[in-house]
Amino acid sequence: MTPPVVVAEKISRSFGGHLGIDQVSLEIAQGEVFGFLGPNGAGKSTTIRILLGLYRRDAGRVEVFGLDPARHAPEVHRLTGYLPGELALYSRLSGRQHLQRVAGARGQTDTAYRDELVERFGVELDRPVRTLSKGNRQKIGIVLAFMHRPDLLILDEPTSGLDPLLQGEFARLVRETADDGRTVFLSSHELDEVQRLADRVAIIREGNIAVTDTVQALRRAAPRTIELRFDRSVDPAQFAALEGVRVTNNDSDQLTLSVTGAVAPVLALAAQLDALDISARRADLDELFLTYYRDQPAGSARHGC
Ligand SMILES: Nc1ncnc2c1ncn2[C@@H]1O[C@H](COP(=O)(O)OP(=O)(O)OP(=O)(O)O)[C@@H](O)[C@H]1O
Repeated sequence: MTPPVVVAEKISRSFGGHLGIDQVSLEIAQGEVFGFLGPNGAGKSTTIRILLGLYRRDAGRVEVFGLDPARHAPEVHRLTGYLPGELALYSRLSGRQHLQRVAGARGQTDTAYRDELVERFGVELDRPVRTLSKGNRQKIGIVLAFMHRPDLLILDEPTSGLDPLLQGEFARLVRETADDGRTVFLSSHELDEVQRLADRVAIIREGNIAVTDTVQALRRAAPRTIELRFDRSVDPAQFAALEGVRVTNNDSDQLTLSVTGAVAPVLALAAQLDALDISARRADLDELFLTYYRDQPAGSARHGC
């Protein structure tokens, strides 16, 4: 079996007594599109920077292509295309100058793929980047990350600022990259993007990995929304007392429930209470994602370490 491209084992990092990430573990296989999802400040960029050897870690083990990035950053960078969350470009240089400089530094002479990407994303090459919109700068970042056909792409919020058409183009590019046997690590707080693109997903919150699974399995485990209507108002506590049931809306004779796990007890109670109408929505990942957000403990476990 091919060894994993990325291994992180219990990596932690704090910033002046404030815990940034805490025992994060990840394993990403070759050719996989791996989604890394989490709210603002959850620890996505910190994890990425540690994987690239740009931040030191306080604890844990990291291997990227079998190398520890803390000691072999240049080798790791040669095999990796990185699109940072906050793209730093030289404001006075044009897109073309950026592409030329980076290609030169990498010793890249084949420009055919670069030109194809420029064409596909409609990159504005000749104006100083300070005059470009956020989306137009982001396109330059995408080309910089992909143009040398790296074996690993690490993309932090890659489609931020891109219009829907280009988001579609980006999705095709990611799929092609994975079909080519190369690996994509995609960090985002856009659930839709991750849902569409990733094979597996890890959700990080408050510096901890809350769950790692395939998108399919997460979808299966996602809560269903069930709406019930009665001819009178009913006590929502009866439903809330059932295992895996949360009452999300209680509007006199109508109840909306979020149900994880068995639906039979809900149906039995609804029948017992002579429900007039029932509708159920397909489980979707949005709801699951929100569950992870909502279930964050009050206060924060990450402070004070
Ligand atoms: N250089 C730093 N100095 C101090 N604290 C930092 C630094 N980098 C990250 N942190 C802290 O670590 C935590 C994780 O931040 P990180 O940037 O990794 O989150 P993120 O998931 O990438 O967020 P976003 O989606 O907003 O980019 C936050 O509490 C942040 O304030």
